[in-house]
Amino acid sequence: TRTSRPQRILKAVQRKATVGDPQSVITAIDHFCRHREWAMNVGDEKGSILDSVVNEVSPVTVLELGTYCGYSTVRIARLLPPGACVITLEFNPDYAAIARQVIKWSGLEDKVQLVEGASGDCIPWMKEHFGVQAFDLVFLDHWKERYLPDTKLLEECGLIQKGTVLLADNVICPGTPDYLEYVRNSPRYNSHYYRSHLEYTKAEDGLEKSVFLGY
Ligand SMILES: Cc1cc(-c2n[nH]c(CCNC(=O)c3cc(-c4ccc(F)cc4)cc(O)c3O)n2)ccn1
Ligand SMILES: [Mg+2]
Repeated sequence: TRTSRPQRILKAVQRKATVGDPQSVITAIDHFCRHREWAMNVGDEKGSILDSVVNEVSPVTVLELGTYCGYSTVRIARLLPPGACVITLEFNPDYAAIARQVIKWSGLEDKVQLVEGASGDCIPWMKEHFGVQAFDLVFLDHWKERYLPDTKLLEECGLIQKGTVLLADNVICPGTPDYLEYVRNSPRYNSHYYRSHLEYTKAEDGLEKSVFLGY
């Protein structure tokens, strides 16, 4: 096929969504992925749980690991008050290029910093580059085998503090067993599993919310 799936997702947004209207961007992507082609956005069902956690935390600084086409970036950014922002890391430059355009179409570019690179390389530079003290909310949605090492890296870099909330996608499918074991057994985290389904399917999946209790 000439175009990539992310390019076809962007086209669906440009055809169906209204510039400056984040909800119409979300609706356009969900419709395309439910009725045309599956894609690895967090989706509408888990997205509603993400929304409720963002509203509960009302974060000032958010880190998202794994941007893909920017669907969850838009979901998060649309709920942030003025002055709050989400830093989102994307490894794949083609995904990043599409995500920038999706975020721009939604009109939320002022609340988003998209960084291209691997989580393990970028996290140690967060404080220096972005003047971040610590994150209020981290949405883990990147390579599943990186959830645990990157959580430990965030702890070591002092980017997680008492009260920081980690919200992890895909803890069942594709699954992040070592991460789950860590946050559920560590005395320094309070964890809760939100049972749901893999985006646009009937397969089980869910989000794990873990609150850091401090050292
Ligand atoms: C190292 C690093 C990495 C990144 C990074 N950027 N973008 C990503 C995407 C990662 N996401 C997924 O792989 C993913 C997969 C599925 C899935 C696939 C196939 C199935 F059959 C069932 C489920 C479902 C999902 O919901 C997912 O999120 N990683 C960014 C920075 N640094
Ligand atoms: Mg995911």
